Amino acid sequence: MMSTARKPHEASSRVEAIDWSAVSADLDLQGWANMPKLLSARECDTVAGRYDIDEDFRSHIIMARHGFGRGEYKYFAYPLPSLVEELRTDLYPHLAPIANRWHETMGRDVRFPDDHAAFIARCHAAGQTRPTPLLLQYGKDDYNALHQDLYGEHVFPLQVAVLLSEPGEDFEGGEFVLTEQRPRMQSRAMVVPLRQGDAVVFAVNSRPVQGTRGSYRVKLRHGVSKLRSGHRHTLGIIFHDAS
Ligand SMILES: O=C(O)CCC(=O)C(=O)O
Ligand SMILES: [Fe+2]
Repeated sequence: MMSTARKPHEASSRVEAIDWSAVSADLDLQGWANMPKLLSARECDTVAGRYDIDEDFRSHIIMARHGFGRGEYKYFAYPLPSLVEELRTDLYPHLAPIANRWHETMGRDVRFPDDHAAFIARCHAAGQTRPTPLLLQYGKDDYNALHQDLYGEHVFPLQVAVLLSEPGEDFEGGEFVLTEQRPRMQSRAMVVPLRQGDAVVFAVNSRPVQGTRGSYRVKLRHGVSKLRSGHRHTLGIIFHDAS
């Protein structure tokens, strides 16, 4: 009998091919890691092209109306597009051990299950039932103010953003930035160099830093600097759902 199961996207095998020990080391060192070429240019164009298909989304946010910056984004509705669903499901088990290690170091009691379905069941049981993967769209002069994607009590401490447009070709400016607020010290900024199809995994809220006298917590925020020209799309993958 022929299987009716959908053929997995090639992105699934690319997730398995990622050097996860390097990702883990970069996350520990700087709070973010680049996963180059997670999506092909064609996949990027296909995902970005969904922005105008209203049925795919549960809500549409004009950032300027909320003081979030300038630009817009849409949260996907369930069921998620298969590529987005697959990325969220396949990335999670590689990130859960890092999340658990960070929680242990930071003295947090919460631990994360091995598979995403179990974590989502926990979110849903707590009333966090709305999907959080999103598509963002920026034009000239648009930017995303520094923020954290927290949507309720349950927070998975890592998230992923995939740049769907090519810098220097589709847009100028519009860099992905992170700031890190260290206790009793001034904040520092980091610019993440991304090309089309690259994915950055980064800390949602806080992360542990190894100091000379034990570890301490730092708080991260992320955003996007102002576009000087062109258009930029991003796919955001957040692992907790929203209340
Ligand atoms: O457009 C970006 O690169 C940032 C997207 C973002 O804020 C997110 O994915 O949570
Ligand atoms: Fe965000």
